[in-house]
Amino acid sequence: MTGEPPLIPLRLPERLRPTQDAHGLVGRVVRVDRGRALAMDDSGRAVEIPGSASAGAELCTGDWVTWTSGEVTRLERSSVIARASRARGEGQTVAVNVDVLFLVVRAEEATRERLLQRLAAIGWDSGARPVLVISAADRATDARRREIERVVIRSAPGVEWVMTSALSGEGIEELASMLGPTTTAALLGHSGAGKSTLINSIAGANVQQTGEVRARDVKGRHTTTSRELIDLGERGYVIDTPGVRELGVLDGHSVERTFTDVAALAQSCRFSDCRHESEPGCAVLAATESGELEPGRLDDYQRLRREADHAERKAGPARRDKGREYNRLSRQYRRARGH
Ligand SMILES: Nc1nc2c(ncn2[C@@H]2O[C@H](COP(=O)(O)OP(=O)(O)OP(=O)(O)O)[C@@H](O)[C@H]2O)c(=O)[nH]1
Ligand SMILES: [Zn+2]
Repeated sequence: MTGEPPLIPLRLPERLRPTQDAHGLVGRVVRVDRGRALAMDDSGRAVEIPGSASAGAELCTGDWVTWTSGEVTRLERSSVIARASRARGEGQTVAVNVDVLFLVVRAEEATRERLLQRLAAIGWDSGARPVLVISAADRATDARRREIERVVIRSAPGVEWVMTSALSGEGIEELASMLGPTTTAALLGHSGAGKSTLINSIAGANVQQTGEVRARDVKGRHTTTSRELIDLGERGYVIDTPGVRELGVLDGHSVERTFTDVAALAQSCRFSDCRHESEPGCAVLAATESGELEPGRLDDYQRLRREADHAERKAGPARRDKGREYNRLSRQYRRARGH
């Protein structure tokens, strides 16, 4: 992490007033970086503290702390946003003391039932108020909106949901109405879901870099890398979390299983390793053009496919072997079906 620490004024929620009266100094962790936590105290100073407070309690972005004769104590958390990290096989706390949790999913992905189910589960577990935010709604036709509504109600029952667009401004005021000077919101969702763009829309200013301007890696992706508490003034605080790839179904095997229609068409592509991007003789592209494949289906597939590739690269050889095993099995399966 580089640069000056952000100067974040602390506005204490009501519930912490008695603590402040009792302890004097209250602070909040605005980011954690390699075992060091950066906290703002209530006199506007930035203080670096060890990543764990007294009793070895790990600190996370959003934690409230007190200082008593140099000793840092972590205060009880009102909510904990955690997700399973399948790559590491453990739970990971991504933000704490969050009042409103925006679970962000793009309109193109908003009918993926398992993703919605998983997001809803994380939301209900967290203790925060979960709100499903369907971003990039400007991309959705009326028919698509009806479909999303149907699937969302079925997959995430009871979760509030809002369709938003950073382009038209749809839904942004509704989100803002859930926030106030002392609330903390957090955003969780896949990389590219539109989290940073939403923060900028809610803030009415460019406070977060979005995919358009951030540095991209070789495959054209971009990522929010820090997990930082941002001050939005009247709209409270917000914690952006790095794109979550581990949230969904993240190996090639399950992508093919989820998109049986694309996988079936791919059997007829000229190249067996066709990526259905611009290759000649691509049966999937042809089906998209002819309307045989539902519009948006290929985009959804590509997005998940890219995530899966990324997850597999990150997981290393073990995961790749699993991928090869799948390819072998699917060849057998194709032969058995006479392809
Ligand atoms: N059409 C449209 N595009 C959007 C909208 N919101 C975001 N995008 C685009 O989607 C891409 C990803 O948006 P980001 O806000 O960077 O996504 P993110 O969730 O912060 O991604 P990570 O930082 O990787 O986790 C960018 O190219 C945005 O311009 C929207 O409402 N409508
Ligand atoms: Zn193809």
